[in-house]
Amino acid sequence: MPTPSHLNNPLYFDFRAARRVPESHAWPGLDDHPVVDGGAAPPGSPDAVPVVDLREPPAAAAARVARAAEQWGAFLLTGHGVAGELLARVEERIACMFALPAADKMRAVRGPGDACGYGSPPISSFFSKCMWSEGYTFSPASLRRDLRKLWPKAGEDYASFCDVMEEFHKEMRALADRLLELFLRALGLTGDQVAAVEAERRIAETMTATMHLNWYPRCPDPRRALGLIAHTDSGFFTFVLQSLVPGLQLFRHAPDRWVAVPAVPGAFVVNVGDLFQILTNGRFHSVYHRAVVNRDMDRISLGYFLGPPPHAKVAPLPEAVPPGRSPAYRAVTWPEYMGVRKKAFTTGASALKMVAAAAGSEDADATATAAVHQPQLVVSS
Ligand SMILES: C=C1C[C@]23C[C@H]1CC[C@H]2[C@@]12CCC[C@@](C)(C(=O)O1)[C@H]2[C@@H]3C(=O)O
Ligand SMILES: O=C(O)CCC(=O)C(=O)O
Repeated sequence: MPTPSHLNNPLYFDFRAARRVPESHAWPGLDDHPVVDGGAAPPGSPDAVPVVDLREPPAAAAARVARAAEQWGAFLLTGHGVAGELLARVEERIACMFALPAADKMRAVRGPGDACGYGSPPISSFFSKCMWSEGYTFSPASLRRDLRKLWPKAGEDYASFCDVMEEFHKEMRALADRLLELFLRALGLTGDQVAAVEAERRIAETMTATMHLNWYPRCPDPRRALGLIAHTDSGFFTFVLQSLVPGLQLFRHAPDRWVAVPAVPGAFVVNVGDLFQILTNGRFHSVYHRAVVNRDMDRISLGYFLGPPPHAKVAPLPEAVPPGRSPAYRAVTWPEYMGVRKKAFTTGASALKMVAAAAGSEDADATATAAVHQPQLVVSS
């Protein structure tokens, strides 16, 4: 059931004053699956989160990307060239933004149906429990205008937030292009093909970025509370920055478990999103992930989401479809897919199965619903 919109109001709950986790924020079933420490696992072992180092030669890096995107739908990205000093400034500015008085943050609250704004992320509307976090989503393209909602008088904090985020966006957008090229090479395209193929070039040129900042206050009873509900990202791919305090967990099958991603200073976690699963005809799969909270420390994270522009239809790339086979998914725009996801959330179905090429008939919709078990959004490639 969608939650009443007042629960999206961050003023509704004062995390700082909370001495216990109230029922409104207590999630059942958080320990359904064991949690293993991905940082303690020896490299290459089943619980070790794959690492891609961009300083490696492109062919070697592409091979690592292919393995990680096929097997995990996620990896740690190192050697990317974004300076640690810039990341430290980004984190400092985010902390400063979340420290604004509640009344200031309320002015920027996300309206119903809005992608951008302050408060719980859009996914929270599908759950009756509240998450132990506050978030702020904005489009780097309209940063200076959007941020005036938080800082109406502009001023120094506004200026440094915007300056730092603009600098970060510039670096990240360029990094996104590099990574897209690597993903395409990982699919088997050569460097020349990537440069020559019109569809691929258009994807790179039109990809849009959205930033979502998370603040997870320290929590008196972290076993009952959840920072961010388990989900897959809907777009192409996401860079997550969690360089100080860990909390991100990736779901893995056989055996079912959550793998805690270590906080590696300076590294990004890259998540494959649902539309990238569609684009790659299911060869790369989106990753089901969540964020947990802890007793002693506030945690900040940042998601830099890449996806297609709203009008673009996303369909499997011909190069990703095996010869003689038809595409596994039908073409969808991002907004259309969000509509399907909404329906999937409210009916307990899998959105990806609902856009599978065989779907579309009432029978196929029924199969999509019946075939899904917890966690709902994982579709193996
Ligand atoms: C560009 C995006 C991607 C969004 C929607 C929009 C802005 C905020 C992003 C998130 C961030 C938190 C998880 C998620 C599931 C959510 O609820 O909001 C993400 C969602 C998606 O990946 O679909
Ligand atoms: O906080 C994290 O590590 C995860 C963030 C995330 O998944 C998101 O913003 O979509």
